[in-house]
Amino acid sequence: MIKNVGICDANMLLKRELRRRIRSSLFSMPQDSIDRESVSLVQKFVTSVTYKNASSIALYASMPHELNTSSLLHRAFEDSKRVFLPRVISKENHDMVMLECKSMDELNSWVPNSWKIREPPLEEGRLQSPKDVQLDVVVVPGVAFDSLCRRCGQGMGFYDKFLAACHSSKRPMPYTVALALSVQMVDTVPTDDSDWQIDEVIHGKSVK
Ligand SMILES: Nc1nc2c(c(=O)[nH]1)N(C=O)[C@@H](CNc1ccc(C(=O)N[C@@H](CCC(=O)O)C(=O)O)cc1)CN2
Ligand SMILES: Nc1ncnc2c1ncn2[C@@H]1O[C@H](COP(=O)(O)OP(=O)(O)OP(=O)(O)O)[C@@H](O)[C@H]1O
Repeated sequence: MIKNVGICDANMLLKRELRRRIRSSLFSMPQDSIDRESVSLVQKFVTSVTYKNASSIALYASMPHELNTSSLLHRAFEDSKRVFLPRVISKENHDMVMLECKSMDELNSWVPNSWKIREPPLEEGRLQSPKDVQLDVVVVPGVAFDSLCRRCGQGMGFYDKFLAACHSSKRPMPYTVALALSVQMVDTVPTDDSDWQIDEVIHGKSVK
């Protein structure tokens, strides 16, 4: 018991340090380099069978110093995919839901939150996943990734809890994929039991 607590604490510290290091690299990357690399990773993803076969897909509206998802969002609407975006419900409880977004215009009409992320409003009639709709694919954001598909997120457990909820719902698990800028790829991401391993990381060196 005492030993496990020690391992958890050590992991937390390692993750915190990893986040600090990778965030600092991301913050020093010029926006046009982020944009260029993002477009090429998005291109790789949208030509995959995973994307082509998906009808409902969870994406995220990127914040500054993060892989730019704008070209992916445009493309998904063009391809008539059903797009879902995250909304944080409670920071304390690590609660986040995925809500449907119908168009780029709708997305752009939402005022960015304190993290500069545009989130769908929680309102009657707006479909939620996994409650109302089954997701085929979840594109998972994150700070750092490794080649064994381990992920270090922003540190609030939102995606880990969301994926755990998808797992407990009776529906089949969505395929989980991350797009990683080269500075986000590290040798080893320290993980523990609550971390969800993703199915695929698409990065500059991915062979597809
Ligand atoms: N674009 C995008 N949307 C997303 C996520 C994401 O990673 N990217 N999330 C994925 O979970 C959720 C939001 N989670 C976030 C959690 C923390 C921070 C953040 O910037 N936190 C600190 C850093 C403080 C620190 O730990 O030192 C900050 O407020 O500055 C941003 C988003 C839902 N939506
Ligand atoms: N399934 C879960 N249910 C409740 N809390 C969870 C769950 N998974 C993780 N957490 C909690 O969330 C906090 C942050 O976890 P962690 O450092 O793994 O976040 P992260 O994966 O980097 O963040 P995120 O998923 O938001 O991008 C921890 O306190 C952890 O216990």
